[in-house]
Amino acid sequence: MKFDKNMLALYAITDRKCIGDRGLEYSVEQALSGGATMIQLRDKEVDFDTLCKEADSLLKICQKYSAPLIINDNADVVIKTGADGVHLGQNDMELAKAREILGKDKIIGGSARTIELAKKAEQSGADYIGSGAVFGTLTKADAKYLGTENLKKICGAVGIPVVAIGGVSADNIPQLENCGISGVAVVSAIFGADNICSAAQKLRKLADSVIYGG
Ligand SMILES: Cc1ncc(COP(=O)(O)OP(=O)(O)O)c(N)n1
Ligand SMILES: Cc1ncsc1CCOP(=O)(O)O
Repeated sequence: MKFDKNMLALYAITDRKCIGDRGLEYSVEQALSGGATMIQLRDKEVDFDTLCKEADSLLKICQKYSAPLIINDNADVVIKTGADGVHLGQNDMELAKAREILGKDKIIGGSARTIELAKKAEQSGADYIGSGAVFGTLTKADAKYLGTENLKKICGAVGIPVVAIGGVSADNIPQLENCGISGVAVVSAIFGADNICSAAQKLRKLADSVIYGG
């Protein structure tokens, strides 16, 4: 799937604990029907084969909504399943290596919480950057607080789109106005919500207003 920065508007990232017994497929379909524009499969508790099975079934659902499916951490799952791309952090495969093995048509995202790392990700061939934890988070134990001022500096330093991640909720999305983001990446405010669909709907409206104005 050809990357377009509008795909980043509401980037929903799965989480086994948040979803609980509601089911991965059901929860992702709820997020998409509420307006999530991109899905990341982030499941650190399963082996390669299980991750591929999860990716296979999510791909079918994402295709129904024309939304890309990105795999967290693992470019081999992208190759095996035909998922749309991979998201890589500082402890994962090098972005340049991922670009080399996945080719130009797959979507590659990189995490960066400094201007230097963001520029490096851009030079290495990333399509977008995820920057955070902009508001702090309980979802990722080792995530460090970033703040909106640092986020704004990162957005201004690179030519590729940046999504804000970390503690993003309906209450604080308006604080991202004027940061220059192209989207918000959200775990618990979507998949931890009682009603995933209506949570996504509300977040999408707020995100669109920050990104596109209105
Ligand atoms: C969109 C987006 N941005 C940042 C991250 C964090 O990735 P990483 O630093 O590799 O940490 P883990 O997600 O692997 O714990 C992300 N997943 N998505
Ligand atoms: C994966 C990740 N990377 C930085 S913060 C974070 C977790 C974001 O989760 P939440 O939206 O629940 O704060």
